[in-house]
Amino acid sequence: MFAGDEKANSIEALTRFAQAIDQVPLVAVQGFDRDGIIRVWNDVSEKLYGISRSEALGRHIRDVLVSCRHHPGWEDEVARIWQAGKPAVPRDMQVATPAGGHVWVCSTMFPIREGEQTTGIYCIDIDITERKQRERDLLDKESRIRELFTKSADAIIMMREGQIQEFNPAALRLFGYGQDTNGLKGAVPYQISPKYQPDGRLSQEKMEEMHAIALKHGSHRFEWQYCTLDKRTFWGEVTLTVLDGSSDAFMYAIVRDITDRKRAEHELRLSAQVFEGSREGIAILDAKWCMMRVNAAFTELTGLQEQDIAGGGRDILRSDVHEPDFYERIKETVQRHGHWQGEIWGRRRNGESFPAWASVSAVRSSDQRIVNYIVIFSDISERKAAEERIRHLSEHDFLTGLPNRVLLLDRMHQAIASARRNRGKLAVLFLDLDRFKNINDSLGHHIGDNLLQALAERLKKCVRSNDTVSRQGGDEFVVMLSNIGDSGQVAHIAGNILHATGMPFYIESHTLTITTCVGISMYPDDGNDVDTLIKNADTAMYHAKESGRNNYQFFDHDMNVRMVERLTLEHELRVALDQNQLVLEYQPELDIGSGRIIGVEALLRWQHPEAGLLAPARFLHAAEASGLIVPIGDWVLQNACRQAKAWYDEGKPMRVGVNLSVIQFRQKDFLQKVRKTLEQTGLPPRYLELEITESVLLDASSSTMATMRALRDMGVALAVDDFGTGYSSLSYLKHFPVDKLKIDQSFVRDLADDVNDAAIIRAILIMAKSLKLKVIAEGVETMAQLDFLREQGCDEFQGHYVTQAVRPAELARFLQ
Ligand SMILES: Nc1nc2c(ncn2[C@@H]2O[C@H](COP(=O)(O)O[C@H]3[C@@H](O)[C@H](n4cnc5c(=O)[nH]c(N)nc54)O[C@@H]3COP(=O)(O)O)[C@@H](O)[C@H]2O)c(=O)[nH]1
Repeated sequence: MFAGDEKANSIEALTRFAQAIDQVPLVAVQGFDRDGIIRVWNDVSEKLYGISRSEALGRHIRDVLVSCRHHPGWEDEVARIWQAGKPAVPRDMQVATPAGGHVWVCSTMFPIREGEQTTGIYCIDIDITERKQRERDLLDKESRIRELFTKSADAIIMMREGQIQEFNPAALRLFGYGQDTNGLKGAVPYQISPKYQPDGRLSQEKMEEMHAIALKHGSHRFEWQYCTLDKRTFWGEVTLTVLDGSSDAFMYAIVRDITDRKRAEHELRLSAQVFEGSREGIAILDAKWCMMRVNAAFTELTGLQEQDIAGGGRDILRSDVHEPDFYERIKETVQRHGHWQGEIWGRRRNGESFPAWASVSAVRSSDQRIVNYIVIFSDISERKAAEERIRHLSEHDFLTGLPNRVLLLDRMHQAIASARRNRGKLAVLFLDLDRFKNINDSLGHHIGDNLLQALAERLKKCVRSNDTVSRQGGDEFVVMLSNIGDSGQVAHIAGNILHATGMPFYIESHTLTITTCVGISMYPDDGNDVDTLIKNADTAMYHAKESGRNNYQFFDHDMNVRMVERLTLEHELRVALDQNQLVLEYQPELDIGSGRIIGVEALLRWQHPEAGLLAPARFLHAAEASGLIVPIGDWVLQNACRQAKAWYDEGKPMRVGVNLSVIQFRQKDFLQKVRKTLEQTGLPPRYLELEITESVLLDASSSTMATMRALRDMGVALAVDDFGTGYSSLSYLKHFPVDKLKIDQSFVRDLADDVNDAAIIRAILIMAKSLKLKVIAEGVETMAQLDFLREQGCDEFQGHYVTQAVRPAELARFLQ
């Protein structure tokens, strides 16, 4: 009974509840009793499960529901409700709809209690399909966002109150933390930045400003320099976005590494600066060689503006200096090798051509196509002009402007090559002015220079335009006559040259006359090459000098032999000086009245190892021509003085006469040498007599005169040697501080036969007496000669009549 009541109550309760909630839309309600028989099945359940109420009521809940919904453990749950009288935990589950689909329901089972009794169980299913869908969508979205976060190549950093909370793997990588997943946690952005940003601002201060801007506008993008864990700086582009606008701001930053971009930008800026700031003209051309852009220097150098080159201007810089195929060859080279550089003539806007140093480069795309050409050039007009000036200077004589030796040799090479091809001839004329040094010494170098310049002009007029007149230096000129006929033609030109040279020159207030000697060699007869031709012309010139002044000589092979002999002699003389092969002999000079030896003349000999004892006539000429006379003369002076001092010390004091060549006398330091020699040897100056020739007097300049006076002041005597053979007049002598005249032996030798010689000797003696000069006669060989000289009042004599020159040891015999 009780059970029946209970059941009835339960059913009644369920029914009441069912009626109440039947009105509830979207909530499916089912109720079943302790036997599991369905007692409540509302409208929504009908729709949800596709089972009408009449079909459901009275059937077992398991049979109806289990088939259309998945609810594992349902029976256990139901049993627990019956047992505990407590609702089950709500569950989401899928229900198969009659239409074959699925819906999601949140299903709750709870007991119907009557007092302490559970009288039934209600199932309430709320359709949550939409919510589930939303949840799933959300989940999908979230996982996508998570994936995005994780896989993003950009660093993503989440911050709260400016402190890093979360970050993705890209952030760890970017900041150099690798796999350390806690790496950035808790850091603040300025701690992962250098102390100062490149603009000089403190990173902390500037980052706060960035945050403030982001807070104000919701988001802010800026560039920032960060530094990695290992203190390497890099550039980031930061997008800072505010998620929560409160002061407790939640922000996230997306940091993209833009170091490469910044570098590229920097390089681009640099390139732009280089392009615009370059002093070299730069033009960028397209693949068809049409100009696209030019820089300021280009405009400055060429006068061409952007608008002039717009739309092409391929030929705009081409000058007429080059053949058209010159440019084609450049293009070909650039296309093949990517680059060309060299000298080129360009054209300015005004049509003027200018030399440029240019480089042309091809710019290729990644697929190796040529997309541009870059032309860089600099105007080298000034450099070319300077080079030309230097070249001209290096090839021309600065004084006369004539080609110098370098250019002459070059032209001779060409002329010989041409003559060889055409079986032609050429002539080389070697000119050396006679006594030019005298002009320099007596009138000064600037007069000498002017004379050389005037002479150069005259020489140019003597030859054709394709001939070359060159100055080798000093007073030497070489003329090359190219493509010349026979030697007659050459002789004619040489004659013209001598004539032109011999005409007076009017330099400042001076009227100057000079002569020259010309040596001539011809190709191919006298040589096949430049060196031989010049050498042989020089040899011929030397021969011309020897044959007297103002003439020309053609080279012949005997000359060469003589030249070789001379050179050999020169060489041997050097050896003689080095190896002490020189010796001095002394010829006594006697007082004609008493017959007493009052002095000696030192005479040079060469003890040649093969040829024996050589007289000065054999080698003096070569010594003078080579300049060796200077060291040889020094040697003679030294040894003669030393010997005289020895005699002086032995109590037999004797004046020693030393012969001087003109060259010696003209040395700038000659006076000092004499003084020094006297000091070194200790010979009192009055025991030294220097014998000069008339040529010294003839060429006497103010400096020669000064030297003579200084010598006399020193106490050294001066004698004029070989007197009578030169052209000095006796009256001329009074101007010179000389002490003695030495009558040349040629007058003495023929005294007996030649009345003229006797007359000359008489005249010399009379004039010398009036000038208070002593006179010594040389070359006295006979008693008759001596008697004559004594009768005429000659003071002294020397000669074989007494003795020839002897060595000091032998001289002692005469002294006794
Ligand atoms: N610059 C220098 N010149 C020098 C030097 N030594 C000599 N000389 C010059 O050489 C010329 C020739 O000299 P040398 O062969 O020595 O002849 C001298 C005498 O030996 C010769 N002489 C002397 N007496 C007679 C004689 O009776 N008969 C004769 N046939 N010859 C004789 O005369 C020469 C001396 O001449 P000079 O000098 O004119 O007095 C000679 O001209 C020297 O100048 C030197 O060191 N430096």
